[in-house]
Amino acid sequence: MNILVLNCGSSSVKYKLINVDDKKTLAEGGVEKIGIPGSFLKFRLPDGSKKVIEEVIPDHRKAIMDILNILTDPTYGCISSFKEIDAVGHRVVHGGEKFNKSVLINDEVIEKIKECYDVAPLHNPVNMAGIDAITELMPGVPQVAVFDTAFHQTMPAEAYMYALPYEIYTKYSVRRFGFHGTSHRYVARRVCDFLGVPYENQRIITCHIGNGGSITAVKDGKSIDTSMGLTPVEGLMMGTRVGDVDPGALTFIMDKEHLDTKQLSNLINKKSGVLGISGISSDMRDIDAAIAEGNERAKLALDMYIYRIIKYIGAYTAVLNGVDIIVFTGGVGENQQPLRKAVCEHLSYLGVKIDDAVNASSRGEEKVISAADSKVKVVVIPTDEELMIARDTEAIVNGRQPE
Ligand SMILES: Nc1ncnc2c1ncn2[C@@H]1O[C@H](COP(=O)(O)OP(=O)(O)O)[C@@H](O)[C@H]1O
Ligand SMILES: CC(=O)OP(=O)(O)O
Ligand SMILES: [Mg+2]
Repeated sequence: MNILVLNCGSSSVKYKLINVDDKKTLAEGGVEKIGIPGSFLKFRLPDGSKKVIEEVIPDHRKAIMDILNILTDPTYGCISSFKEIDAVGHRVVHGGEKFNKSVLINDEVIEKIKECYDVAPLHNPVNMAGIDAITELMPGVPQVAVFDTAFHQTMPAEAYMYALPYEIYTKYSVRRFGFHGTSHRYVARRVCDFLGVPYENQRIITCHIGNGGSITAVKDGKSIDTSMGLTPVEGLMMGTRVGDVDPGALTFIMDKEHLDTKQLSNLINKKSGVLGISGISSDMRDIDAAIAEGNERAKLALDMYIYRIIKYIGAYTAVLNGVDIIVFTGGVGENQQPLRKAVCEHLSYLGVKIDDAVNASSRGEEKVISAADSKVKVVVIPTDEELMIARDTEAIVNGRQPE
């Protein structure tokens, strides 16, 4: 059975075509920097080599179409027609309170995904763009939704409630949901397999740092708190998102700048974060280049970004009553060695010791980057949301409950 996975993120679309019978990845790649200068499609060819095509990719629909074309391309593709795809699994970012597991997509599920547009404006619409494209091009092929929010449904009420009037929760389900759950779930389990320790009794802090970023406290295999909230804008400073901010500042800005809610949402989702502070870019690669040229605001953006990560790790160490393992993942977490070093050097109070040489040489691969005598294991685990989505999709299409 061949399963195509589409993972639409805020700045990227990643994909994998997996034969789940022999667990072979037939094709993989993705589009990055969607809607900003320098966008490109990169993918692995059937012979294993890699190819990058730079082109203007203004939105997710174009990214998805490029990916589907490449799959069947006579030179670069690995299938001759879409008939060779048996099922499609989609990352869907917001599932609200309705879904704590992956589901087969039908009209009712689509309705619920659309109901969450307001609370995940950078994500659910692009996840739907993927579902629509597949429905159009591969009618009748079963599609499965795998929700970012599902893994965090184990959070206790004291972690997921906001201290707003209780009726706001009962009337509108305004509560914290958390995101990147598929990634946190994957890396938390994978790191235990990698280290050869039991998953069920570890205190793990998983740091998914990409264009969007979130940190999760995982206790005995369950998410007990995470930095994102009702929407993927709470918590860390991100590429274009503000993260934690005094809610009073928002009403103040609305008054001063005469903003309506749409304009405010645009401000905190698309114009803030690394982009808003640096004035240069949302992408860490561009920020690094600007810092190397002596740009002060790029440096401030990076310092703020790192500071928030340190704060959340401290908070979740308190929540977990200690920490055994810290995991870095996501585009930034997997690739940015100086950022990992800066964060870990601030954690010496926990007995964290980083191995500088190992950290500096690790990029995009599974690696323990803490020193042998570190009290906490610090590990880089490249995330594989696509593999998790493929597994859930296979289970559901074959009538089994996903894990
Ligand atoms: N080689 C790299 N070095 C530094 N940062 C990188 C590198 N590759 C990717 N990134 C960072 O990762 C971010 C994208 O992360 P990713 O997890 O792919 O994003 P998304 O949130 O869209 O899924 C980019 O904005 C960039 O800042
Ligand atoms: C939920 C979220 O922020 O996802 P991404 O990092 O892919 O934008
Ligand atoms: Mg992502």
